[in-house]
Amino acid sequence: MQQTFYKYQGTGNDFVMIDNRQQTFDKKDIEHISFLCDRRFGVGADGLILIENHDTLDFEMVYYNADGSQSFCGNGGRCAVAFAKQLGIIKDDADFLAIDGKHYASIKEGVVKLQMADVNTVEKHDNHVFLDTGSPHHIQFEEQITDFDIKTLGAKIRYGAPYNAVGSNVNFVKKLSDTEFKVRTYERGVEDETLSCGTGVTAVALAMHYIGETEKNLITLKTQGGDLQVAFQSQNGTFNNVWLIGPAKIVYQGSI
Ligand SMILES: N[C@@H](CCC[C@H](N)C(=O)O)C(=O)O
Repeated sequence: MQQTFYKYQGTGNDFVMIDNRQQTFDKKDIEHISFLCDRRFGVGADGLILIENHDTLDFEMVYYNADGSQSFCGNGGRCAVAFAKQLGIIKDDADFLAIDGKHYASIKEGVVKLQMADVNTVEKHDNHVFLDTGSPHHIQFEEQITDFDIKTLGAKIRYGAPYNAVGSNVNFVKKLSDTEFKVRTYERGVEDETLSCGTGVTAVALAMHYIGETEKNLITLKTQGGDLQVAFQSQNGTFNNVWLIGPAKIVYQGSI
């Protein structure tokens, strides 16, 4: 049976999107999910997102990494809001359920503001910071950010202690100013660098504030795929009212 799909991208983090409100997609078939995300044999994407009905909220977002594993995806959440608008499920505001809980969002002229989970714990270590923004993120500074082997170093950290099999996404950061940080992310589940990671840049913005690299509450994160903004409130090392802001665009639609 042919399946209609839509391809979306949010600052170059790209997704196969499927309207699964009729529950026609077989979620147990992980091999098929990896096939759809395969850049040589399938459609090609960093992840796959299903939009499903929800009893009390506008929709539910079901996210899979390219290898079929599951977590929360910030850029995917922004693309899901744009897709829900295209499907006529929402107008300019949305509430939806994802693996990490309930999210609010708004969309205006292709820019999606997505509320992220509150963060109550940030771990500061000698050479890195670790926190969970819906997905786990290791953050460390990298001065040679435009010219280093991110795949090799990212994989070593992702598979090493203390993360081991469960793994962590790995973000490399260079401070440009009090309000701007350059970020490159190695994503678990894709097992490579992606052009942008929404939960990753959110984690970087909060981490930079936590360790005193900035006192600002609105930060621009410069990714390989474009700029994102993160706004938040902070109190005694905890963060709430956290928003990820940036463009989400349809690329094309097809059937496979
Ligand atoms: N690209 C995403 C993060 C997706 C989940 C991540 N790879 C994981 O498994 O933790 C984002 O934009 O947040």
